[in-house]
Amino acid sequence: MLRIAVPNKGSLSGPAGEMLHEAGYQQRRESKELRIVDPTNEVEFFYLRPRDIAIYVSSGRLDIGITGRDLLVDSGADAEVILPLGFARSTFHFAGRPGTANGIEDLKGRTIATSYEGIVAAHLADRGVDASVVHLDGAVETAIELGVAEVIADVVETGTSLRNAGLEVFGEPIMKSEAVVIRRSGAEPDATTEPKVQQFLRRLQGVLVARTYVMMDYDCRVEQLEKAVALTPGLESPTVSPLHNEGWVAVRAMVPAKEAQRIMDDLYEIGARAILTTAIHACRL
Ligand SMILES: Nc1ncnc2c1ncn2[C@@H]1O[C@H](COP(=O)(O)OP(=O)(O)OP(=O)(O)O)[C@@H](O)[C@H]1O
Ligand SMILES: O=P(O)(O)OC[C@H]1O[C@H](OP(=O)(O)OP(=O)(O)O)[C@H](O)[C@@H]1O
Ligand SMILES: [Mg+2]
Repeated sequence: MLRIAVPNKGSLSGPAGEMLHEAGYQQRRESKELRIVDPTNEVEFFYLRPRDIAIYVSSGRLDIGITGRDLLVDSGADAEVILPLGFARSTFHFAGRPGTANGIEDLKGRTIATSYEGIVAAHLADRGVDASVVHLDGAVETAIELGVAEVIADVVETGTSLRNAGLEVFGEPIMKSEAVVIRRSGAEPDATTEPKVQQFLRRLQGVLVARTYVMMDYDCRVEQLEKAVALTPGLESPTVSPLHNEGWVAVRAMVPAKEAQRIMDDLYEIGARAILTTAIHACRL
């Protein structure tokens, strides 16, 4: 049975559960459940605090886990990213009241509040800056107004939380993060669980592809086929089938969803007709 850690709360929890559900895994019915078995897929899910997941996985007690790249780095646990998942994207920044500092070089002797002490301490040490770090559990934006720190280091997504607190980022971004699948670093693949791990990764990759691509179908004249195929090269190569009307073919290819409208316009321009896009629900590449 494969043992997988899944975030039980916070920004990662909802999207991780949705992705696992889309990938065909059973998920918990209510948020208080801490552990469920999916017997069909021979997987056991452990719902843990996102911050603790890298620690469980690096201990070898759980095979893999879903967490944030920033939480993995912050924990210092011996685990590595095996698949980025593209949700809970954020950037980790220093911030303060306007004019507080222009960059990390101005932080010598200052007090910095953060929930990510590991990332901040390592970043300061790498650059030889001696500053004090105060650990807070969350809502760190308020630490400045309440005089606990002059500077904060925190996750920024839309920037709304900073703006609401009258703060702005300064200096280079400290790191970029997103949800990731992790496993213990340098572990010898276990012969019994490895096929299940690979199947799990293929399923999640299938969900990612199904979310980012659409299927496009259209008809075009044989003379236009090369131009059309250049616009819709597909993943391997498009399927081309003859139509009953001589001189016409039907073409089918996967295209990135974000580019679908532009590609439809371009295909129309070169004479393609009956251009359709349909959603992909699941795939295995
Ligand atoms: N507003 C946000 N937008 C996108 N990602 C975010 C946001 N806030 C946190 N994250 C990401 O979510 C992960 C943190 O999840 P975690 O559950 O620990 O914190 P949270 O979502 O802030 O919840 P809480 O602090 O209430 O426990 C990190 O990887 C972080 O980068
Ligand atoms: O740039 P934004 O879109 O505003 O998102 C960033 C905010 O979201 C998270 O806070 P959360 O709501 O999880 O509260 P927390 O600070 O208590 O963790 C994070 O800690 C920031 O405060
Ligand atoms: Mg938070």
